[in-house]
Amino acid sequence: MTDNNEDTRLHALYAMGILDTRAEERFDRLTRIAAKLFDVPITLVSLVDKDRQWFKSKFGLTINSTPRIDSFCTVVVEEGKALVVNDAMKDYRFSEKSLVTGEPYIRFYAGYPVKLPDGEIAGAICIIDTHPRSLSEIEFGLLKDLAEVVEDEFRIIALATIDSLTGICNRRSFSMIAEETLRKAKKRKKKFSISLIDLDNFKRINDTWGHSEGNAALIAFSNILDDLAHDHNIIARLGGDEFGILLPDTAIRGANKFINDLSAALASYNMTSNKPHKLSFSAGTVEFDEKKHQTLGEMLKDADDRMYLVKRNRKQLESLANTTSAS
Ligand SMILES: Nc1nc2c(ncn2[C@@H]2O[C@H](COP(=O)(O)OP(=O)(O)OP(=O)(O)O)[C@@H](O)[C@H]2O)c(=O)[nH]1
Repeated sequence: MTDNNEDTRLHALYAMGILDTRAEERFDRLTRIAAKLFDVPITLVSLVDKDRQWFKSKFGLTINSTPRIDSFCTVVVEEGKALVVNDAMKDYRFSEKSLVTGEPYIRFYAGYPVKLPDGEIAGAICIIDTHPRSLSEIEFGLLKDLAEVVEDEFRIIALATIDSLTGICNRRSFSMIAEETLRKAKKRKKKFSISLIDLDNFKRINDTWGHSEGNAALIAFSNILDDLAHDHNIIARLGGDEFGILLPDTAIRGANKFINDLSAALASYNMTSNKPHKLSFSAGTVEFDEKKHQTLGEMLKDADDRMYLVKRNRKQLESLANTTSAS
């Protein structure tokens, strides 16, 4: 899997907004059924993130995630197909892994890929035993059936229009409203602008203070956005730590003012939040230009490119400041 493919996959996974969400009966029921059906002590619906696997549902395990490097499910994602390991101790790829040599002492693993509605692989549904065993053809078919039920649930989740963590719009509803705004702007020669925002060093918050603190930061940031937005503005969490603002009837100057106000509001939040971490963001803002933007995709790409430029410059300044303070 190339870095580019992996970036696209992670983007799709974050856009679904299912990482770090609460346990749901619709998935827990499947891991329970799988445990009985295959008579195994551990079953998981595992979502493979950048450097961890996180369990949307788990049966027989108390931990919520493991480092990706230790996981079997990452192989399912990287190879894009089911994986069956009859005896992990006898398989050079896995025999040294910490999940085999230590808790939960995996010997048998069977995982089937689970795909998001756009075809990207989110992770795997897997069954695990602490003794070597094999999987019959019929059992393999049943595991595939369960993977398809997980995918049906993903399809239902993807129909949502509200981001379940923050309560603001999600990528789907943002795109629908932005498409309509663009159509009207073309027809009636109206102005509108879009800003794409990505939090800086957000992963550090997750890694240092845990994912629930990361979730709290995402909620705090959405609340700040929500307080600033006027009724006709649309604010959305587009996935992970990425947000979008749609400003109808607004030229670039007005959109830039919104971003400046956001910076000021965030600075005041950072001063009063009593949190050990400070929130900051990079933004890319574009005004609709009929000559440049035939489609919403082109406009979003323009905003995204600008945002990455801002982020790159910020990172260069940060590393320069670090080098200077170290010398
Ligand atoms: N807490 C939490 N973390 C999430 C959620 N969705 C995605 N993430 C995490 O968001 C992080 C996004 O990674 P990056 O875009 O590399 O984060 P970053 O550290 O801000 O990097 P830069 O954007 O380059 O500054 C990953 O660590 C994901 O695990 C979520 O719903 N909750």
